[in-house]
Amino acid sequence: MEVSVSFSLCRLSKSHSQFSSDSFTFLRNWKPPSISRQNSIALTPIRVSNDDFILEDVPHLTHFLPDLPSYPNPLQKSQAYSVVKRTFVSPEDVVAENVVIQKEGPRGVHFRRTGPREKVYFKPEEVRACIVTCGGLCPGINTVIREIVFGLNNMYGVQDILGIEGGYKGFYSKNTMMLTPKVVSDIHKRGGTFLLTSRGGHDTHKIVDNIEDRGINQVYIIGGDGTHKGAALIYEEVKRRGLQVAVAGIPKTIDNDIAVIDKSFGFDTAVEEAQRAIDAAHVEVESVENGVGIVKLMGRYSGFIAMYATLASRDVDCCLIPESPFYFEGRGGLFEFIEQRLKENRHLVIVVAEGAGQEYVAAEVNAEDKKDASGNKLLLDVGPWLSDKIKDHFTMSQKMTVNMKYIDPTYMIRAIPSNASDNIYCTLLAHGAVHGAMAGYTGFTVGPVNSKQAYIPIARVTERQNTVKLTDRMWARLLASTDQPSFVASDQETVEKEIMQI
Ligand SMILES: Nc1ncnc2c1ncn2[C@@H]1O[C@H](COP(=O)(O)OP(=O)(O)OP(=O)(O)O)[C@@H](O)[C@H]1O
Ligand SMILES: O=P(O)(O)OC[C@H]1O[C@](O)(CO)[C@@H](O)[C@@H]1O
Ligand SMILES: [Mg+2]
Repeated sequence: MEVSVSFSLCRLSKSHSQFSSDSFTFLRNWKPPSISRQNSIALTPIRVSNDDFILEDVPHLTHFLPDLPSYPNPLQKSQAYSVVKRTFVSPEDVVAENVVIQKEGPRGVHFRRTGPREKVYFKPEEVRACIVTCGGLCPGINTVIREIVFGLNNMYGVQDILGIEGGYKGFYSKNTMMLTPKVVSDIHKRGGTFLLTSRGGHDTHKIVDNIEDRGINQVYIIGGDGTHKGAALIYEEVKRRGLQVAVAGIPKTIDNDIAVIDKSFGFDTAVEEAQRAIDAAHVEVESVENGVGIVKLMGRYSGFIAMYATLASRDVDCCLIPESPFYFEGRGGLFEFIEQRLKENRHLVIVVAEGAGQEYVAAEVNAEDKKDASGNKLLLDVGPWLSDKIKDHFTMSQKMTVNMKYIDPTYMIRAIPSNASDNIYCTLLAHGAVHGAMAGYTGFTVGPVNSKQAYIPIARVTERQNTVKLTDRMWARLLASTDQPSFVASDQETVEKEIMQI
């Protein structure tokens, strides 16, 4: 058996005495070698491999506090959980990143399965937890907050839970609020975040000073890719100071751009809400001559909301997303397509993701680059620009007068409470995070991988963003359903298009 462990800058060889022939015994017994602080690589996941089996593990408090005592999990005495066939998740349970594999191919990467462990590394009466929400809104944030509070309280008897107000900067600029089951019992029925949120203001040292001063030992951080980069820095600083503080991330983003996980919470709710805007656009344009409806949906760098909203609706004629460049003029261009559809149906609906066509808007609008407080590029408004472009084209070419109806439901799709299935999803995430922190895991995020909840190293969700793959079947399904141009010109078409533009 060959075993390679890349954690920090070390590599263990075959001859290392703690390895047995059984990879799972190995997983159970494996402890990372003590590492010097200088050698620590902030975001490198712990990778344990045995032949073609790879476990990308998450850190544990005992990796840097080896003498930490453990206690029996109080769930052992829980009336509700005692009926479960296997109350505790075995350390051997892992979740495969790839479920579609070739018979002779490698088994690939695995993550630890979430759930309660036999031993916990905190006495419930000594836990002081805190919850913070950062970045943009998303349906379901309040459900996650509620379920962390209920999970800690009902399952583990934890009573001391603090809410950090207004995102990362709230750690050092605001007072905390006490979160009890009573305080949060109804919040899942509301959109937004009960704790308020913000962009910017991540100051690792000030945050960890505050964690230390307040005696907080479990930190639950709800946010997107930016938030998770911040969470990784908090984890690193906690480890550097040798604090017994578990840092757990819960991935949140309306754009569904977080890597590894199946999808982010609130996404389904947002897609559902987007249907209302698309329906309205369709009704409007169906009722007039040459009606063109444009609906702008969120999606900074990824067009998932636009793609799923389009596929769900079936009333959309064309979907424009950031991943798929498009063009207006010539064969296979947007103007030609609009003209054809208007001749055939007398109306059409276009769904455009806010990040689509940014380079064209920038070239024409000549606006300076602006960023939000977190450093995210502020996008130019593609919706009105696209509406004007289409109107101007048909007016100038005198081919027909289009009746433009532009709808921008941007914030409406993310400011609503989560639907039933997102509520359940949020509960699984929150409970997974609680079980993980109580079991001493830290520097992790949680999420469904092939429908099974897993503990995922934070680095895996910050190293890249998830985008729509134009070569995947889902985009092909969309193209087949709308019958829009693929905007991928064949060589001959490219040549002709270039000739036409000269
Ligand atoms: N590279 C980074 N290092 C440390 N903190 C960061 C980093 N990037 C972002 N943050 C912090 O994380 C918080 C949220 O970041 P951001 O505004 O980018 O939202 P997000 O978590 O990516 O969510 P959304 O999906 O809404 O974009 C902010 O307080 C920001 O300061
Ligand atoms: O809340 P803000 O800062 O206006 O952010 C809007 C952005 O946030 C997102 O919803 C991601 O959270 C993007 O889709 C959108 O561009
Ligand atoms: Mg982000």
